[in-house]
Amino acid sequence: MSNGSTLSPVSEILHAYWRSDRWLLLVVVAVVLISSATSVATPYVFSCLIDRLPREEDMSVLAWGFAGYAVLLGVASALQRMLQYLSFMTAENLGFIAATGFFDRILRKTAAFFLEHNPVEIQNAAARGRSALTALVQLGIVVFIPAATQLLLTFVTLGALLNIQIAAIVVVYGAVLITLTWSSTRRAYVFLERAREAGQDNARFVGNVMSSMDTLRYFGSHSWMSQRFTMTAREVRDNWRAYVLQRVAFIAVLGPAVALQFAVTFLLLIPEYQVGAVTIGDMVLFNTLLLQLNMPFEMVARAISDAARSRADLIPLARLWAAPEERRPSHAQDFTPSDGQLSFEGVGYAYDNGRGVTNVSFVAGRGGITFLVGESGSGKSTIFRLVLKSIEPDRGRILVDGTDIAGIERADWYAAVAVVPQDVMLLNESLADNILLGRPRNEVRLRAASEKAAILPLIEALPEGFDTAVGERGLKLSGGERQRIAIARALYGEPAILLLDEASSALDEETEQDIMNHIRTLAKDVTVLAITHRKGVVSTSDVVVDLTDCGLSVT
Ligand SMILES: Nc1ncnc2c1ncn2[C@@H]1O[C@H](COP(=O)(O)OP(=O)(O)OP(=O)(O)O)[C@@H](O)[C@H]1O
Repeated sequence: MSNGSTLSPVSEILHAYWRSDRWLLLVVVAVVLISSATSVATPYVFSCLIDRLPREEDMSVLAWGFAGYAVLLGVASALQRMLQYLSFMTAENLGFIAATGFFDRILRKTAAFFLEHNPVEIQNAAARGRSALTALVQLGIVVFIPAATQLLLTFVTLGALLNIQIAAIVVVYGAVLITLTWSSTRRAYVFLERAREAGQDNARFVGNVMSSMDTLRYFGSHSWMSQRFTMTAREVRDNWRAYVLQRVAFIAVLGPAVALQFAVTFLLLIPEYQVGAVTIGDMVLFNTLLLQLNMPFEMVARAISDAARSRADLIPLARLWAAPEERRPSHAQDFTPSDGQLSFEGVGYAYDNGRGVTNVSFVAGRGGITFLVGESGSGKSTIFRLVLKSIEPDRGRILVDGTDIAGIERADWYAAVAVVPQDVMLLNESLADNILLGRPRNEVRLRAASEKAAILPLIEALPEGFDTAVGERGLKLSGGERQRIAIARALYGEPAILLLDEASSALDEETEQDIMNHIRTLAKDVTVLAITHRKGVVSTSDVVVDLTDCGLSVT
């Protein structure tokens, strides 16, 4: 990906920001321009007053002049301080737009995205990207625009009032300084990028080890984790160090450069004063403007180096933002299943490594459970991913009540399908929240789903019923109860198709048989497709689809 396209998500965020905050931004720019103009006008007024001091007869005029100067100074200072808060306010809104837009994007990513990127890495990229964006906007508003305006006005004032030669020296000095800063920043930037990459690597590593900490501990992997983390952290530190040393060496050159600039320009001014071409006021004005000018030079230089730093911070966010999303069918149609009959017609799918399934055909209907069986790697989970539209068939079709699911809008499809996974995920919230998972609460449906999942008596026996917190001490759920909560969660949406991913394999045979018998009673209203390794749970009313010969393996 080229640098331009890498950062294209950033321009998307900035467009949204401009649409949301353009009036505030215009006010800010107006304040910037006025404040920059006053910062050049105040020394000019002062120099005029100084020159008139020895020859003014009516001192009251001068007194008014000095009062006006004081007011101008107050206005300039107030505007400069105000600007910092206004820029902070608008930068925070940019942070809000970036964070919400990024989260929205993440929700639309493909299943592969969540396999490749772990939560810590995603969070780290989001936080760094957000702060880099707000820093960039603040740099632009508080540093770059005021500095550029002030520089321009100062050059014009110096050229018009003093000497075009002096203005030219200042311009050349500024141009050399800014170019040197830019090129030195580019050289230092290599170290900065290495440091950022290594930092992102470590974030990914921490995310991986945190989610498997128990296993890693059992295998005594502590020192391996520590060494690997330290090695990458050292790479971060060393590259930052190299970056800072480059910057320090460059800054060391700046001090003599400022001295040289002043020496040369004063040497030019003294003969001008001797022949009466410039006044004392002009000298005062020149000195003030020149001193004042070094700050904008430094600010522009700082803005260039900070912008490079922020850009490096934006790359991980931009890459995650641009990662592929779930495809949305263009020919989406409203879909409501009737019989919930699911048909696979010669379906094939190959992963990047060539593995997958080939030529799968079966029909799953109501009346009994349709079991997917087959040896490990034969493609049972792949069939589920295909039904859930996490992946799309390379060949064949998947129909529901005669409609190809490829043409069904994802939201409609998810309303019709529910899944009970192998590992039940419970949030540390109430039982109701765990069943609803954010869907609107309807008491009748909540009770009905819990009753169908055979968990209602247990919930009703609790003092706080559905509002009992799952993480609370005292409420311990057995494996079977957790599975039942997961089934109630799946049934709450009144799905047409229920997928059970070895939902009861971790349970003892009696509990598994009990849950499966119960689900069989539901199968008259819901199409149930279940993965199992235990053939003992299959009854005469069920259908068995053996995938043993459907596996696609690389030879
Ligand atoms: N994300 C993936 N990327 C590449 N290959 C994959 C991926 N997921 C599964 N496979 C391969 O596809 C084939 C089918 O895998 P799948 O997980 O569907 O089998 P399964 O029958 O569910 O296995 P098990 O019973 O062990 O859970 C296997 O050869 C597997 O290695």
